[in-house]
Amino acid sequence: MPSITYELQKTCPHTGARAGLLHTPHGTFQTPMFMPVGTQATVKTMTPEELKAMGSQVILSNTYHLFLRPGPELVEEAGGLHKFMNWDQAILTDSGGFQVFSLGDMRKITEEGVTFRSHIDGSKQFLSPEVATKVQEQLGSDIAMAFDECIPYPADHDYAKRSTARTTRWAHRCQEARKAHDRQGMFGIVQGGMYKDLRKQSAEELVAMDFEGYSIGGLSVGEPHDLMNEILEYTTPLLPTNKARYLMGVGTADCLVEGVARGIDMFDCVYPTRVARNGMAMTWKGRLNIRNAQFAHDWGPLEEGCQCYTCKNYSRAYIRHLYKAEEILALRLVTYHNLYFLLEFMRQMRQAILEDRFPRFRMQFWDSFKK
Ligand SMILES: CNc1nc2c(CCNC[C@]34C[C@H]5C[C@H](C[C@H](C5)C3)C4)c3nc(N)[nH]c(=O)c3cc2[nH]1
Ligand SMILES: [Zn+2]
Repeated sequence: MPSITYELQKTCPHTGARAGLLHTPHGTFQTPMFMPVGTQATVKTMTPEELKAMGSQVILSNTYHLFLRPGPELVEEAGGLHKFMNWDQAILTDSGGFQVFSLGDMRKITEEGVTFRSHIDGSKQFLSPEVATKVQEQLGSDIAMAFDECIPYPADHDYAKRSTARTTRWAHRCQEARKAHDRQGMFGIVQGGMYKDLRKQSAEELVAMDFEGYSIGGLSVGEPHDLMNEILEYTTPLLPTNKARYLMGVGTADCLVEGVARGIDMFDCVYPTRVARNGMAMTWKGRLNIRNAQFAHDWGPLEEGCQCYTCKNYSRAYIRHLYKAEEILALRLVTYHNLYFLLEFMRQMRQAILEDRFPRFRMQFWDSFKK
């Protein structure tokens, strides 16, 4: 019995949108879902209690960062990531490739794996399918990612073909490296750049390896949203309907609603937590920067009607003051609101799908959303 299973509950008759349940060793969670990101074993400025209070179900952590600091051995000594960071629901770890590839010329890719210099102390490091698989086992995450190369955008067909073929060979090595698994599932990551023939080949070869779920990688890497949606539209139907689909690095409300419409179940993005740190609040009408002088005497909440802790207790004027005074509470209050906003957005999409009114939800969203 695989440790990660997906239970489809409802598919929208007009779009690819679907609602379901993700069963994991740390509980069952509702999809579509947004996963807050905790790069270094913490979702920046949030406690696990606050994350649970806002409805977080699965959070993300990362092989690359934890591999370099504090090292997988220390996390293993703590009894794994769940104990280390006091999170008793599900954890998904990325395999580290994405960060290493964004190190630019500080890394060298070979068939064996990737050698790179640590961004912390410049030391020489090595990641491979076998190392990334072992580290994720040591971290004890519920859902691990296969070790892949996220193809940059743009990339020519020849590079995308060669890189995708290597990612497929790496995926096979990850499956080989996984010992008899009872506590951790692994997702294969579909690559192929912006080329449909390569996306098809990547999806088919990974599906044949029977992973517990499938990520769509190599998107949200600077390509136009229309192109991302076109590749999604083509790729998602190639994946099995009885397994979860995870669109990596997607994030903002407009991309989430279009990803859900094309059958994606899981999303992650640093955006809500990262932009909060410079005062950007996410609202149904788009974004607002609370440091803006126009909010100096604004005694209303970040967003009218928002039921989050921040909006129920603090005014825009007060939060703007905290930012101007460089008070740490500012970061916490806007982070809380942004995460709550996205989690609530996913809850509302799930409800719309279950009640057969997702197309109307999607249209209403686009009517009120200003770029
Ligand atoms: C933004 N667009 C985008 N992201 C992407 C990611 C990372 C997903 N987030 C995990 C991550 C990445 C960083 C930042 C935080 C914490 C930790 C390190 C794990 C989220 C990706 N990860 C892998 N393995 N492969 C991809 O193709 C890929 C494509 C992406 N396109
Ligand atoms: Zn709020």
